[in-house]
Amino acid sequence: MHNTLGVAVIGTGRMGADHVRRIDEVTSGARVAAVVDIDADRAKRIADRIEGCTAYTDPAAAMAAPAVDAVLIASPGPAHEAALLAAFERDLPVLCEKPLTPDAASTLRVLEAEQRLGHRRVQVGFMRRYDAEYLRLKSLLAGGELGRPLMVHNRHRNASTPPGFTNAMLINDSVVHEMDTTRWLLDQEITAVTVLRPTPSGNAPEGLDDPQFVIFETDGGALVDTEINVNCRFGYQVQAEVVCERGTARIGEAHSLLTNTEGRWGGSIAPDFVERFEEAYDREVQSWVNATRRGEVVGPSAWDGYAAAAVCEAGVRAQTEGRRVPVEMIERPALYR
Ligand SMILES: NC(=O)c1ccc[n+]([C@@H]2O[C@H](COP(=O)([O-])OP(=O)(O)OC[C@H]3O[C@@H](n4cnc5c(N)ncnc54)[C@H](O)[C@@H]3O)[C@@H](O)[C@H]2O)c1
Ligand SMILES: O[C@H]1[C@H](O)[C@@H](O)[C@H](O)[C@@H](O)[C@H]1O
Repeated sequence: MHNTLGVAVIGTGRMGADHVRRIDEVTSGARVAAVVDIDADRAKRIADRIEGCTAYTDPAAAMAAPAVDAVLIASPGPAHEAALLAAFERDLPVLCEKPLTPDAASTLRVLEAEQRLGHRRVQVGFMRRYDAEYLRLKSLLAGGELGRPLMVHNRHRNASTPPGFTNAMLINDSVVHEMDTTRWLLDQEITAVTVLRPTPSGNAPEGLDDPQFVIFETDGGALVDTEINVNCRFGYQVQAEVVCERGTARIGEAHSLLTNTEGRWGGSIAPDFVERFEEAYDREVQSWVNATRRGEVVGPSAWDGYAAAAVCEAGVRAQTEGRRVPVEMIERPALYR
């Protein structure tokens, strides 16, 4: 491993390009040694802006380069499994954007491959665990002052969806965040999922039932609801209220700027996740780089990726079959205990 960690960023779309900028300009102890995209021009345009960075179209070729010590996967979910298995072949540390893979069977294959290595290599990009507000909520709940959590009300709103966004992606790409925050905040597993749908909004693209209302039951007896509303038009909002025995705690309404003007009062709403979670992504990547340089793996594990995928599978079935679906999960393997 080089003194400055050489990172290969796979996928240079919206998220990958932002991570390239972050590693190049914000993160300490790392540099972008390679970028990979099936769109060769796109990869080259990005590589040309960074000294000592080489563009590739094949993830395995980039991973074989001597300059590469670690891999950040930001290609679309269906491409994650092949990139993860290629990284394991070279025993390289990986930060993989969520979802780890888009279905439980492929996530299980990744989990098995990591176990064959005999040590953890993967951190999953559940960046809300690095958001200052979520961290304060987590520490309040862990302190026990509010008593046992009974319910969580989540609101997850996006201004609009990219072309081709499907009902399954609403669960696998969007609600997967609430699956992870539920498991992490409550320290409980999700045992069943129900999905209810109002008449779709006029903003919903053809074929997408948007918004939807997703309910989780947990093994600790809590109920968790999520309004997933991804074409709300007005901006990007992620809010959570935890209702406990002795009080409630709510995050996601902080405004950086509050104005009083012409009979109106108000703040601003972030346009997208890149802005809303900028500091969380910065902390997530820095934490990954620091741990990797120490030879450690921290943060959400492949097991967390698998647990979320198992809940996603139940969620997609609940959505299509219109009924409550129990979550089926394997026993947690020793590597992740
Ligand atoms: N944590 C978050 O808040 C967050 C936000 C957005 C996206 N994401 C995740 O990041 C990943 C990328 O999402 P995005 O919005 O940037 O997508 P995107 O479509 O904007 O970009 C994907 C890029 O990957 C490239 N690509 C496709 N297949 C590839 C392959 N096999 N190898 C290399 N490159 C390939 C595409 O050409 C494209 O440039 C997804 O897993 C998504 O769920 C996470
Ligand atoms: O891939 C994105 C991303 O994960 C965002 O954080 C989420 O708000 C979107 O709904 C999802 O489509």
